[in-house]
Amino acid sequence: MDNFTYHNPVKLIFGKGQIAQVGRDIPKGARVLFAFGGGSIKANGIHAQVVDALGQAGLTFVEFSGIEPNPRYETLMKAVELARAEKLDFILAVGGGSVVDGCKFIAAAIPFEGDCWDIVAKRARLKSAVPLGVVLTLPATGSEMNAFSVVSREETGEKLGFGSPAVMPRFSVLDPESTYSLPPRQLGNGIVDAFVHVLEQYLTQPADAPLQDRLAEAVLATLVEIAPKVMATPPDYQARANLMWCATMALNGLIGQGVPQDWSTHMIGHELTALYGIDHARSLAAVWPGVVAVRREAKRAKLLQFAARVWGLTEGSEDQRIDQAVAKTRAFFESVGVPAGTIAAGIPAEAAQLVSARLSERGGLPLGEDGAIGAAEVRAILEAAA
Ligand SMILES: NC(=O)c1ccc[n+]([C@@H]2O[C@H](COP(=O)([O-])OP(=O)(O)OC[C@H]3O[C@@H](n4cnc5c(N)ncnc54)[C@H](O)[C@@H]3O)[C@@H](O)[C@H]2O)c1
Repeated sequence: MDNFTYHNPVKLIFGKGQIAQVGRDIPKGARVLFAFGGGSIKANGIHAQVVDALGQAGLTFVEFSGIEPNPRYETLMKAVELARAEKLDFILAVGGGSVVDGCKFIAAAIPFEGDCWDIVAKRARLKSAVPLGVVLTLPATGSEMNAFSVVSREETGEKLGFGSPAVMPRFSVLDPESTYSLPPRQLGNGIVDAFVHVLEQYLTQPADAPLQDRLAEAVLATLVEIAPKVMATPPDYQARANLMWCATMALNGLIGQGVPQDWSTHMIGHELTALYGIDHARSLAAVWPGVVAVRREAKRAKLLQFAARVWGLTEGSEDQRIDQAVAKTRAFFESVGVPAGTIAAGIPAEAAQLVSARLSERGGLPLGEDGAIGAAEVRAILEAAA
């Protein structure tokens, strides 16, 4: 196991009815930017619950709506201008990963001196950020309990990430009932996103870290177990609660401490989203089969462990077990409505060359836990991901 320092200061407030508490954790006298997306929170009553809670706490707030999926720099900068003009000093993000990520960027950009795009493009060091709280409405990204944010820029067709402890939420409210209005597509996306987050931190090389391995396997096996109930209607509270907790645990840093991490599926997936507008989770399910095909030998030991412990595959040759584990994982993605592989996801063959060129031009290579994925391997991954 490698050395690590783990510090996660996010206060999680979990369970039914907890949105009513949201005002308690915002400093008294704060001027709040209440930011959200396209209006689903008005239809499902969460907007009213938040307004109520802020009012009860006597807080002044200004609303900003319209943060889109794969939040855009152009939109986020409008919120930055609003917050600067109105002297807002606390941000409340209410929505899914896009709103949370967008608000992390806004939080960093408000006090930033210089070109705010440098925050993502140059990973500029942040001296400070406006404090942020979250009401999560879509379990998927783990953004509610981590330091990362991914922002897209329409003008340049880029989708880039940054991370800083300065933008970790002060608190996140997770009410499983807020997921009841999610369409099946977003539930399936959430399950797959959380599953692949774990795979990025687990399906690498053995690192003598049995606790991290078993924590990762627990999240994976739980997602497999609960998926049918999560997708069922009417909504099952316990299944939604378990999904929320799994998605948070998948990417709050805990399972990845002291072990190698991959993230190549994500980096290639971000390019597919930037090029073709494909949902984040769908980009991951499209790319992942290619990563395991090309990286099979490097990942052999962990693929066998994954086959045995997550899918119960202990019979047959090593290669048969690995093939079956990959087939079961693909079938699992499909079972929640997320197409596996590039063909099913509608990604054109030209993507292999395009993505490889984009990543290499930007200096985004090599990828993978051992830095073995260069331009040729990116092409091979997308060609093998069919
Ligand atoms: N910060 C991280 O660690 C991290 C990790 C993975 C992905 N991401 C990024 O997060 C973004 C994706 O976030 P996401 O998957 O949470 O989806 P999202 O936030 O983009 O939301 C998807 C859609 O669901 C709608 N929605 C959200 N909550 C709803 C509800 N309760 N009822 C009905 N509709 C609702 C939204 O309005 C939107 O149309 C991508 O940009 C991705 O790159 C970030």
